[in-house]
Amino acid sequence: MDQSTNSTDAGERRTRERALKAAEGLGHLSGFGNEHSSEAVPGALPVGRNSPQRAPLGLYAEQLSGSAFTEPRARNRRSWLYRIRPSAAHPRFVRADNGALAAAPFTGTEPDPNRLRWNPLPEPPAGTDFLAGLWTLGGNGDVTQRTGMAVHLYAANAAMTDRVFSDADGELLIVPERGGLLLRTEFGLLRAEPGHVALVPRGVRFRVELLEASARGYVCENYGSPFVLPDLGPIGANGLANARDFLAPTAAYEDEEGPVEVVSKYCGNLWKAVYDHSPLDVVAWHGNHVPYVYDLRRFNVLGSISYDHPDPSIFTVLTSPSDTPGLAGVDFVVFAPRWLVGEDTFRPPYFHRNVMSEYMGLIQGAYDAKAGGEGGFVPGGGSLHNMMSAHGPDRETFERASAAELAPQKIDDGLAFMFETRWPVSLTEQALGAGHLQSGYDAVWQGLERHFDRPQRG
Ligand SMILES: O=C(O)Cc1cc(O)ccc1O
Ligand SMILES: [Fe+2]
Repeated sequence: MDQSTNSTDAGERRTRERALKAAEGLGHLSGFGNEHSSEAVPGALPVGRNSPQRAPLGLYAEQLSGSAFTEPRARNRRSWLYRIRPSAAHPRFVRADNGALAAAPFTGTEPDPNRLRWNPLPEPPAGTDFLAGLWTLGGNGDVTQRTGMAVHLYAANAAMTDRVFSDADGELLIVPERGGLLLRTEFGLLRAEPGHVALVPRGVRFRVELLEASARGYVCENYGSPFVLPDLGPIGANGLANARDFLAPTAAYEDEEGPVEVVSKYCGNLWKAVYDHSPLDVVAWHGNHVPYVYDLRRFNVLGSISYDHPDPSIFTVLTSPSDTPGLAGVDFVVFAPRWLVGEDTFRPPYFHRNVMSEYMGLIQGAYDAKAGGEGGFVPGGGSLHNMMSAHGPDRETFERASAAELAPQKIDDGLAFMFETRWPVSLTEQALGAGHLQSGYDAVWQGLERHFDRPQRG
């Protein structure tokens, strides 16, 4: 190891120690979609109006709109930020290298009806931060139409230092699988460990620091309408993800001069500008267009207590509704520890073909429809079962579950999730040509023997 690597390592360690300290005992504001407010300095929030002639403490007032001004109140999203410099005070943006990040429309490969499965992303080169470590698998829709979604993975081993990211194309649902993250956002700090999800709304600036030496996970970039909690219908007033478990940050700001690279994803490309100050300089804010974290272990898993395997929509954490009721641009679904008690029931996920397209990832342990282990469905890996592709339990799972004694059974060794989307997921060339794409995934359904007992006539 040469000297420069040594000093980079030391720098990384120091940044990590600072991040760990900052991540301790963070304050939070609880609730989903709430009108929150927070001030890092008492008196920084104006009282009774958003934009007084002179905002308190010499701050600039600025509105960040996540919905059209005129959208119905229930869907309207905006926050007011009180900051040291207005966001408008910046130099010209110039194009930056997109790296392994791609955007919709995804036209690089032919839509592929095959069932596909990937191993985890390979370890990135030293010094790769969250933004540089983003790798796009595919997606659908069109960023300029604000429809559809993208599936990204990330692998990082360095903190974002002196640079900040924001995404004009959509909100980012970050699903850590390995390594905790500290998100320093315009709204304050959030800690997201494996098993949590973090959401950064469209346009919000943030920096990702690592709480461990490396980090890995998944990102759903939602170009469409922002994620909301699903309606509960006959379930009642409680259950699934409870609103109060969603945690927004309390205000925290950086009052720092010096060059900061601000990278913005805009209509599919990265653009950058070097600011002479940190844009994470929001001293107080109020509103409902805010980042948040949610601990998936808080999910109130509901299911069948009689017979049959319910459709996985029962596990929906967040949904991005479309103009057609019940038809989501994308649903985020979690398969969390739960009891299976169905009588005379094939308990794992059934064989099926689905008009919706299913990308699945694994945060921890194993998934009850698929064998784990090397070459199987492993943490950090992913599978894609696109529109109408036939899938379900692998042979091993089918044989085991068809013969199992149906005593109550706890599934407690896994945390899997699904991004389920209304449009097929088209792949990037790097996803279809990846060395970590498993060959021969089809084989898991081979050897499903015929058991049909044709009745003899006469
Ligand atoms: O494993 C899958 O394919 C996801 C899934 C899970 C389930 O419980 C029912 C249907 C479904 O698509
Ligand atoms: Fe499925």
